[in-house]
Amino acid sequence: MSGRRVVVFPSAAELGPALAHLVASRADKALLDHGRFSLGLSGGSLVSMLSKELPALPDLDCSHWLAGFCDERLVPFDDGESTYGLYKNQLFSKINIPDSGVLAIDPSLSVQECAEDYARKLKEAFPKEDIPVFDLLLLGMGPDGHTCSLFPDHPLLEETQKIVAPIGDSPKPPPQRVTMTFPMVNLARCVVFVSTGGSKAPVLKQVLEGGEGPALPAARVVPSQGELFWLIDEPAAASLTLQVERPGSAAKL
Ligand SMILES: O=C(O)[C@H](O)[C@@H](O)[C@H](O)[C@H](O)COP(=O)(O)O
Repeated sequence: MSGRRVVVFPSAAELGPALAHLVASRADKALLDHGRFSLGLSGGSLVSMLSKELPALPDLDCSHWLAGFCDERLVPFDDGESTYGLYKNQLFSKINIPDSGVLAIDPSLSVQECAEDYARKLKEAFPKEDIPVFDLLLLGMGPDGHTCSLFPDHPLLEETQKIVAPIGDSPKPPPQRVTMTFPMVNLARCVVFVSTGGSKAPVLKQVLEGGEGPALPAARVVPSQGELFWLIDEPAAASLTLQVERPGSAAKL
């Protein structure tokens, strides 16, 4: 890992534009390096933040983007719980990403088959790599410390073979999901967590500064070669004592 950066913004409203600039800068770099930008998306508040901020960037060209999902809920696309459905309506409709540039699950399959099918699609999209290396993964963290659909104390935390795994007993509904696993997440070139609001303060302290017991899932995201950012707001940072960056709203990360 090339060093974890914890960056604190006064509020989520000021964090959003900095996140969009970070996405655009990693996209520019990836397009120069290898002609494509691969982006892993997560649900939660990231959907509305990205849908507001990315289309507002001047000259954003997503024609060579590949968007996948760090995890996905096994529900039909027109169900309000579908992460793909939310991004399709709120973001993909506003940027010039081609349909072929979006790697979605097949929600008609069983959860096992769905994970296998999604893993196959990912491998096909990254034919030169044994394990797909995403340019950028955007992650959220639940108040229990989960990220992707990797929940505390769940056997999936120990998965070493599969790049995508099914989960049929998610403690957070809906219960059936598919998720990237740590072996894939930790190979990404850049991972960015976005976590805002005072309700995240206790778990952020535990994840970023350590605590009793086994490391929470979000703390186990440690890219082996890549960058790791935690973009948080002041309420979420309230309990932290570690050194953080406070770059202001015009931050270029
Ligand atoms: O699949 C889910 O149930 C959610 O997507 C969930 O994992 C979310 O990403 C986190 O709870 C962070 O949520 P916030 O971004 O709202 O903090």
